[in-house]
Amino acid sequence: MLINRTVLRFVTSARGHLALTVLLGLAASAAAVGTAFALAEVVARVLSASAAGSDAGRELGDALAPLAVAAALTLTRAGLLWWRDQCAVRAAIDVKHRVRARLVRHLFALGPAHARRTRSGGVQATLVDGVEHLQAYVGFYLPQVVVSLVVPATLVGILATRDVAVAVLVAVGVLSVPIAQRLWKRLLGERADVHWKAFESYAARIADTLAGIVTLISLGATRRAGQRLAEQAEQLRAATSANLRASLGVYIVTATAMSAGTAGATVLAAVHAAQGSLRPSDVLLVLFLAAECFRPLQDLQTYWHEGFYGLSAARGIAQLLDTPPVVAERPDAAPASLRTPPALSVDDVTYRYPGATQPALREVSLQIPAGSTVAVVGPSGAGKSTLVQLLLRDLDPDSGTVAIDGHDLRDLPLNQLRRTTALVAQDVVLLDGSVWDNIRLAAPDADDAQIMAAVRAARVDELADSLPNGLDTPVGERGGTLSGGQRQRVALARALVARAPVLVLDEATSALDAENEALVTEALHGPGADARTTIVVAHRLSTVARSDLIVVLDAGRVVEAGPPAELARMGGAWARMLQIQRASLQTAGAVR
Ligand SMILES: Nc1ncnc2c1ncn2[C@@H]1O[C@H](COP(=O)(O)OP(=O)(O)OP(=O)(O)O)[C@@H](O)[C@H]1O
Repeated sequence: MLINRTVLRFVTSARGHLALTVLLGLAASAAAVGTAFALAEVVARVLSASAAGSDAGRELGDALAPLAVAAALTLTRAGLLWWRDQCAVRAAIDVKHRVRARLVRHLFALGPAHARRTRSGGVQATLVDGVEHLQAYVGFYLPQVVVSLVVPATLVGILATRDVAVAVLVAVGVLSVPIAQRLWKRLLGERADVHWKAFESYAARIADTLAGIVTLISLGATRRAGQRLAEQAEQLRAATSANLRASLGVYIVTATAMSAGTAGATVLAAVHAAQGSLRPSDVLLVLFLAAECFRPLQDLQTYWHEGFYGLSAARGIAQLLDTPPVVAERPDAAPASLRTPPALSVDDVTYRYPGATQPALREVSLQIPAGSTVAVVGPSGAGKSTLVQLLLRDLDPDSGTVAIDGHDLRDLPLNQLRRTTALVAQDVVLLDGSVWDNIRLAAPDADDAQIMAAVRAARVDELADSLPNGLDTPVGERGGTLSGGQRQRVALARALVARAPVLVLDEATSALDAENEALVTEALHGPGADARTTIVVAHRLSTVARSDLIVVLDAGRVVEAGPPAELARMGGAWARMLQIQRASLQTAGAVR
């Protein structure tokens, strides 16, 4: 019997329907046993009537009543099995629903850093296909485990009342089935693991390929992508075959034990009948009861095959649920009273990504005064986005402290932090719905005037004029019907509507043209700007020139920090960056 603890954790929610599934399974077995007794009675009456020399009509008349009982019980059994299947499906749907809800909650709790590191296709495979596969395992296999324990034990007891030796023989056959399954359990578990990993990787590869289909076509790399897909499909096929081979081993042992057990018991009963220690009609009863003894185990075997994918998926589900969040809320985390807007500070922070050889940030310290706009600049790979993730507490520092109004971020509830901050990242993700829906997402209670103010500040009004239905125009999957710059403007409006006291813009205007970028930057520095603390990461220096403070990062260290005018006078890293960018703009102008 293969029981998965993770699945069992969710089964309690459907215990009513599962208990009914078990009871109906037991009742169906009882009906089958009743049928066996009734049929044995038919044979007994026919035999005794023919021994007494009665005519054929009389023989049939005597057998009619038990025959009718057998027919009624057969129909009853069919009805019970139909009802049982309904309950099984209801129970499985309930469990699937709970597992999915728990997984989604856990994925949210795992946080943005986990989402960035994980292949979304693999997670999707677990969430959609994996959970779907639980249906046969939960609804049919698990209840059948109980039926398989109760029915054979009861029937061996009944057989013992007729013939102890026959009962012992059947018991040996019955016991060999779970023993064989136990011997195979480890192998089956290992194969299930390998199979699920192969399935997850294949699903993730398909998702990656679909997400990058435009790039693959434009690079002429479709053949290679197809080959890699085929390789992974082959790995999945091999894992599935290995799995089926292992299951087949158990299947052969089980099937042999069942056939040999039933046949052996019947032959022994026949011998005992010939010796006169058993009624001839009991031979038929032994045949029926022995078969009925093995039937639940046979069904268990069938459900095992159907539920096998559920078991391997359950391992993937367990793995995901056992993954600890990248940042965890402390049990004693309590909301702090923060000023609006708050100040932020980074004190001697070092952070290295798991598996990386070098820290992405080393001994970084900086102060972000309340209501100021602080720009973080530096070459690619300098650690700007890492710093942003630490400020948002998507990551925790290995050493040092990030604090808001003097409170270590780790002491605050994550909810409070999420409400305090709003991020506009470079890769904007819009959700399916209209432009308006997307802007409203972060602040469902915002009134129309607030939304329209954000729409104007982020220049979305101008964009809406060019859309067929204005702000009500659907943005398509992931905002696919909008350009990159248009998506960024919608995301900016969305963040402004949220009115979070801390606004973080990580290359948030990189896709805007120079004119729109200047207007959006103007709006961000306009009225209401000092009601929030703003952190801007940008490569384009015009975006950050009006900031109160510039922090220059290089190779994970702060190499310079101060007001832009002061840094420009100092002639250091910031001044050099300005020079380089001006020179390139002049060159571009000369070319034009
Ligand atoms: N998930 C990750 N795992 C391992 N290393 C990472 C990860 N993310 C970033 N890094 C590394 O950390 C360093 C800092 O990366 P980060 O993204 O913070 O730089 P950045 O300044 O934002 O770069 P860019 O301007 O190109 O966005 C880089 O060396 C990068 O390769």
